[in-house]
Amino acid sequence: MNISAIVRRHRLLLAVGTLLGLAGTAATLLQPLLIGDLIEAVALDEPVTRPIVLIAALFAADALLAATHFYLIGRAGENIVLDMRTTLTGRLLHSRIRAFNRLEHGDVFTRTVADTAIARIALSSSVAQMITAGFTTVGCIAVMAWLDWRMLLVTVGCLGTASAVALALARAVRRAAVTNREDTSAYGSGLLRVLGALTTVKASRAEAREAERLRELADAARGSGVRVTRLSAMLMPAMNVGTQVSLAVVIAWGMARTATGSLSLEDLTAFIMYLFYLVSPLVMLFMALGEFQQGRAAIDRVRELAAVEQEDTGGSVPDRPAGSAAAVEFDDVTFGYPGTSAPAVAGVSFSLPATGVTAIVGPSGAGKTTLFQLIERFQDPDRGTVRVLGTDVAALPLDELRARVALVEQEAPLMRGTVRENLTYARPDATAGEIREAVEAAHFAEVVDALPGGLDTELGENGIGLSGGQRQRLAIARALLARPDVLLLDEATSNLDSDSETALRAAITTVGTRCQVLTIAHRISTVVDADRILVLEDGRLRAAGTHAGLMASDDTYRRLAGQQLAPTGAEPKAEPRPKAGTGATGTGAETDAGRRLTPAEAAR
Ligand SMILES: Nc1ncnc2c1ncn2[C@@H]1O[C@H](COP(=O)(O)OP(=O)(O)OP(=O)(O)O)[C@@H](O)[C@H]1O
Repeated sequence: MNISAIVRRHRLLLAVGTLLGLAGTAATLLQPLLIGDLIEAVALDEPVTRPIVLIAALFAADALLAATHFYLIGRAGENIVLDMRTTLTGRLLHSRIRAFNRLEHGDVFTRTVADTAIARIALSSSVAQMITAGFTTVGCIAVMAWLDWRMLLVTVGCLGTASAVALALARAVRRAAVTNREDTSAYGSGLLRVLGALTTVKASRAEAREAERLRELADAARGSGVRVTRLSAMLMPAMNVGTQVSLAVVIAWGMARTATGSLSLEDLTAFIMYLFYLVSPLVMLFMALGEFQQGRAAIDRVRELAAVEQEDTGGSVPDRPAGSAAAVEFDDVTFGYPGTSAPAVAGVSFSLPATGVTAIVGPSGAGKTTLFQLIERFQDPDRGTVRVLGTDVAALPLDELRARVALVEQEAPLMRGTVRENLTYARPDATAGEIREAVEAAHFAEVVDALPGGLDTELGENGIGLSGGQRQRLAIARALLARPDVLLLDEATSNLDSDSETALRAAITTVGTRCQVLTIAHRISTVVDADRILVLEDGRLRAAGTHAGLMASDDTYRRLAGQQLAPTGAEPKAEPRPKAGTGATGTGAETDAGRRLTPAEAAR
C-alpha cells in the first residue's frame, strides 16, 4: 500500500489546516507584545481603547483559527484512515487463500482497526502539531531573543536540559507503546481463537484454562500499558521542573534588573509570558514526535498486512465454448502444498461432461479437497492444466471462473440474516420465481414452507435454526441461483437423519440434470447414485467408473464402500484411513468394519 500516495490525495486539507494552525500560532505570539503595549499605555496614562480592541480581536481570531485548524486536520485524518481501511479490506478480500490462511485473524483485526487509527494520528494531527509547535517554539525564541538575549540564554539552558530528559522519555514511551500494541494484538488473537471454537471449549470443559490463558495475555497488555503511562506521566513534570527553575531565575534576575532600570517592566512581563508560551509547544512538540514514532510503527504493520499475496485476477473473458466442451478437465495435474515433500495431487487426468453427478471418494488426505481448490484456483497446479468448459482456468478471469463454478462447503456457512438474504447472496437481483425454482431443485422447499416466517425467517450466526442437512440444501439452492456450469459439493459428513439424507440425495440428482455436480462423497448413497466415481489414493487417481464396475474391479473402492456402510445406528465413518496391513487389498464388501452392502446397493 502506498501510504504517501494516500496522504498526497488529502494534501489540500492538510495544507490549509496546517496554514490556519500557523496563522493561529502567529496570533498567539502577538498577544504578549500587545499586552506589553497595554501595560505601557496604562503606565503612561495614554488611551487604552486601541490596544484593548486589538487584543480582543486577536483572541477571537486565535480561537477561530485554532478551531478551524483542528477541524480540517481531524477531517483529513478521517479521510486518510478511510482510504487506508478501504485499501486494506480490498486487498484482504482479494488475497490468495493460501496467504490469508497463514494470517492470524486477531492480528488482521488489530492492524485493520486499531493500527490504522494510530497511523491516522501520526499522518494528520502529529505532523500538523509538529509544524505549528515547531513554529511557535522558534517564534517564541526569536521574540525572547529580541526582548533580552541574556535572559533567553538562561531559559534555553534550563528548558534545554528538561527537553533532553523529555526526549529520552519520549523515545522510551515509543518503545513501550510498540510492545503494548503487540501485547494487545496477542490478546485479540487469543480471544478470537477461543470465541471461534466456543462449543469445543465448553465441550472440553476448558473454560477455566482458556480464561487463565486470556487473563495472562490481558495482564501482559496491562503491564506494557502501565509502562507507557508511567513514562508519559514523567514527561510533563520534567518540562514543568525546567519551566519552574527558569521562571525563578528570570523573575529574580529580571526584577533586580528592573530595579536598576536596565530592563523595563513591560519587557519583563512580555518575556515571562513568552516563557510560559514556550513550554506548552515544546511539550506538544515532544508529544507529537512520540505519536509520530508510534504511528510509524503502526504504518509499518499496516503496510506489512497490505502486502499479503493477491489473487491473480488477470485473463480475458473467452467466448463461451461450444456445448461439447468438457465441464471439468484435469490434464496430468500435479500439485504440492508449499513446504511439503509429497504432492497432494499427482498426475491426475480426467474429463467430465456438461451434466451428471461425479463422486470423488478416497481415504482421508487422498487429495479430494485439493482437487476443488485447484478447480476454484485457490491453488495453481505445479504441472498440468485444469480446464473448465474447455478453457484453462489460469486464463479465465477469476470473477468469470467463480461465476461458472459454484462451491458448497461441508460446513455450508450461512450469514446472520433472513433465509432469503442467504439464498440471494450471490444473486441479490434474483426474482421470486427464480428463488422458488432453486429452492425446489435443492429439495429445500418443504423446509422453507415449514419455517414460521418462510423466506423471511431470521437465521442466527452460522445459520443456527437449521440442521446440517438443511443448511447444505440451502447452500445448494444459493449456488443454483447463480446458474453455475459446475457445482462443487463437499458433502456434509455429519450424521444426517434419513429424511435429510434422502432430500440431499434427491437434490444432487436433480441438480445433476442441469450442470456437472462434482461431489466429495462421504456417504455411500451418493456414490451408488453417481454417474461416475473417481477413486483417489495418495493424490493419484486410482480408478474411475460406476459403483457396480468399481465394486467388481477396485480393491480400495470395495474397502471404502464396506467401511462407510456402518452397522445401523452407528456413526458412519466418513473418511477412514486404511488400516495398517489391509492396504489396497482390504477385504472389501466383506469387511468386518461395516455391514455388507444390501443386494440392491451392491447390484447398482
Ligand atoms: N494447507 C495445506 N498445507 C499443507 N498441506 C496440506 C494443506 N491442505 C492439505 N494438505 C495436505 O495435502 C494432502 C491432501 O489433502 P486434502 O485435504 O486434499 O485431502 P482430502 O482427501 O480432502 O482429505 P479429507 O477427506 O480428510 O478432507 C494431505 O496430505 C494434507 O495433509
